[in-house]
Amino acid sequence: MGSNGHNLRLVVNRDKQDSPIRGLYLITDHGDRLAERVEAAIDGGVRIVQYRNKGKDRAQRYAVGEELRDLCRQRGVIFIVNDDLDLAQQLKADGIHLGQEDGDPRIARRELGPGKIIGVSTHTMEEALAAQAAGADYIGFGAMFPTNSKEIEHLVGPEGLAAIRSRIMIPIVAIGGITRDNGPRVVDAGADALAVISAVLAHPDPFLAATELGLLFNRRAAYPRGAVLTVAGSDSGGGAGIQADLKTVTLLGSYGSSVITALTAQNTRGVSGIHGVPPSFVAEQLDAVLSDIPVDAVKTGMLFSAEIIATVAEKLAEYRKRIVVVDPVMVAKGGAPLIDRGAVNVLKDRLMPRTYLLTPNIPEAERLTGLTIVDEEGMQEAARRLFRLGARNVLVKGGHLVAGDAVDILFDGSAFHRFTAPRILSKNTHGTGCTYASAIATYLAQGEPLREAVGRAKEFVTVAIRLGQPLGRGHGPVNHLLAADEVRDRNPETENQ
Ligand SMILES: Cc1ncc(COP(=O)(O)OP(=O)(O)O)c(N)n1
Ligand SMILES: Cc1nc(C(=O)O)sc1CCOP(=O)(O)O
Ligand SMILES: [Mg+2]
Repeated sequence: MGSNGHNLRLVVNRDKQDSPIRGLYLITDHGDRLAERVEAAIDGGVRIVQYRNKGKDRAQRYAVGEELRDLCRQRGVIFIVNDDLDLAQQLKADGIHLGQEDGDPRIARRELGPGKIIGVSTHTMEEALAAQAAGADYIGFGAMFPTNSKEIEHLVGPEGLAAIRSRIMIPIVAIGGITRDNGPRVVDAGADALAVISAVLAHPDPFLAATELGLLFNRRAAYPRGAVLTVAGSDSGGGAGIQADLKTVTLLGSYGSSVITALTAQNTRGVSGIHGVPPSFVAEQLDAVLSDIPVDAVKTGMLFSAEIIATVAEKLAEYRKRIVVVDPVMVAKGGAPLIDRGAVNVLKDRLMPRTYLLTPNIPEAERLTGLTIVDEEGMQEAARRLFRLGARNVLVKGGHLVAGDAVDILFDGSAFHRFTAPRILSKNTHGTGCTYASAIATYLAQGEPLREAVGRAKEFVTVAIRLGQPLGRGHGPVNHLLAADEVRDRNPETENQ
């Protein structure tokens, strides 16, 4: 009998394609505030929770398990118990996960019945084949990487997973030391699900950690893969604004939607007029998109006014959107101001705390920090200050520095990462910043970790500048089309995943 009094039968189909065992799989730890952290992880995208309690106190184990089971039922999340068949039965769990020493899956199947999920830990091809033959609904396979969460005997790595993939027809749940940064290798090796403990439950923000890990599964989605929402102004000339954003998102392989904050009468020579969109209509557009389309990443450009910035920040919070790339557009290529004076403080106070990556150029970084930036050291100091203002990651773009290569500095709160490209002297650079930021948002939406997303976007925008179009009598646009073709040719493997 299900917790709501109905006879619910969880029909588990062992066929990998139909199995519910996919995506982000959370295993509990023994820390405080467990239910609170698990709930945040579920809100961030966890679809399976495994209750793993090695404690001796049965009453405590049952009480904690009951609370987690109720949470999972309420959220429609699969609830699996680790090791203990009696506890799994008492809690009426959806299934059990057995280690090699935790009993025969055939006995568990007889005790739990056909409708329950049975997972088995495996570490070799032989163990994996034996578990499959014994009727397991999925296998855990690890360890992928070194971990502090358990003493491991087998470090098999993603290569070990790739080696068994072709012979295992049931879902493979990879486990062991998996993080946002090494997770792509595991998904690319063929894992159907990623089982994690510390990457999510030891993270200060389990919601964000689960969100970042969940994006990795877009790496194998059909094209267009990943959905990006641009919240920016319209550039009638087509070179910047939402026009540049949607070209970038689409040509790089994701689905783009847009919320328009302002209309500009603009061409390659400059801006001749601006009409701000009423903040209430910006809110209406945001509701229309975010209530319906599963947006993976948001990119903001020209936000025009303090009211619109406040509206965007409120809606990002309401819809719990955390992968937000903020390009703090302030001045158009020709020098026209694109944001009113009071808006800068609202951007710092309301939007930056909700920013996953801030991408200021040097004039914008100077305006936001009050610094004068003349070299990379100044870029680093600006990045630190902007991080302290709330941006989770900061990319200060060095294009405005006059000498040397075009160097951008990424600060992730603990380390600096340099991205360099040959400086290309061209006047056809209209839309560079919009294109760069929307390319980063696109690669994030496609499941690239942050540093890879920035690196690939830097490559894309550099080619787009090199191939810039001599259109109009002013600053021509960068070349989105030929740049997308070129970077796709350079990275063919990413197209076939
Ligand atoms: C999905 C998944 N894979 C492996 C394990 C490890 O289980 P086990 O071998 O039983 O070790 P303990 O978890 O009991 O320490 C798992 N729990 N889940
Ligand atoms: C429980 C467990 N089993 C493993 C195996 O290799 O079977 S590795 C592991 C620990 C996973 O924790 P974290 O995500 O913090 O590395
Ligand atoms: Mg065990």
